[in-house]
Amino acid sequence: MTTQPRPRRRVAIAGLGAIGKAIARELDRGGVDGMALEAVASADPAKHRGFLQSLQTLPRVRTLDRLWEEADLVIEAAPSRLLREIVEPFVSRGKSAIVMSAAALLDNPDLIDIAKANGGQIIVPTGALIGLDAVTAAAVGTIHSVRMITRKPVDGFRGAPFVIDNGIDLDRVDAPLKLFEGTARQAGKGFPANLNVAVALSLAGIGPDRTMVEIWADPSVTRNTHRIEVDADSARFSMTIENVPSENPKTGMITALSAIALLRKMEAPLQIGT
Ligand SMILES: NC(=O)C1=CN([C@@H]2O[C@H](COP(=O)(O)OP(=O)(O)OC[C@H]3O[C@@H](n4cnc5c(N)ncnc54)[C@H](O)[C@@H]3O)[C@@H](O)[C@H]2O)C=CC1
Ligand SMILES: O=C([O-])CC(=O)C(=O)O
Repeated sequence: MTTQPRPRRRVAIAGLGAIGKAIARELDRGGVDGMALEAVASADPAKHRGFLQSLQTLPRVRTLDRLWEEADLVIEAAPSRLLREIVEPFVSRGKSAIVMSAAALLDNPDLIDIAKANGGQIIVPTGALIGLDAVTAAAVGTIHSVRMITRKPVDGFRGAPFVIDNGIDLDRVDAPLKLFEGTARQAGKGFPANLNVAVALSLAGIGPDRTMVEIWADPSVTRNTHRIEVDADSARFSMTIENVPSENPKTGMITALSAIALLRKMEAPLQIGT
């Protein structure tokens, strides 16, 4: 019997931060069968020269608007304000985009329409969260409520718009402090670099206006901790994940691993999980 290798999928990465570099390393070492890293975009290519030269195969360095020329699939791993610039050129040409800055999708909902009209695809990995398989399954039936409680070390919230707008002095937080309670949509706006997980959860389940979120700055935790509580007609479940922060204290280490696992699944002859 002869085996039929599928054409290799060409991958681009937009943003070489905590997530982008981890995925680049894995693709470069051949960790995803059937995919190759062709191109990257970085805010400061000179800063990343050492990193890029440490790879076995040097990818092309392109600006965000030229990445689509080099790849079939882009991994968006950049600041959320760049979502549109990264995703639109791909999905408008029938290509795919893996989106890490999920919260920014709420400000750019028409990207989904553009993908639909052109045969493109936007894929949001489970990322730093847990249980999106069960939530999407429960959503086939009726979900009554979804709640998420996030606790992070205080430093994880530095620079968050909600913290700045409300004049919260994080240096004075010496006991667990509830920073916020509201919907996933509000959480995504107030904490765009912290609560992508809440928006991903809401998109998997009952939407950003019915998914409720609590956010705590907690000096007693060292891990980014997310608990979800779901009540549906098919099941009731709660799950907690305690993430080791990556080189970016706002971002759990497992986030990049989730994207790598997704890439492997896209190419796998056996796929496990919803
Ligand atoms: N979905 C999820 O579960 C999670 C999502 N995230 C989100 O994923 C995104 C990436 O996260 P990290 O890697 O931790 O962030 P990071 O801050 O470590 O990396 C972002 C990178 O983008 C680069 N960048 C800035 N402007 C650029 C431009 N014009 N062109 C190319 N690159 C540019 C920055 O220089 C930086 O290296 C963020 O939006 C973050 O909030 C983070 C954690 C979990
Ligand atoms: O890594 C985490 O704990 C979650 C995170 O930053 C996000 O959802 O943006």
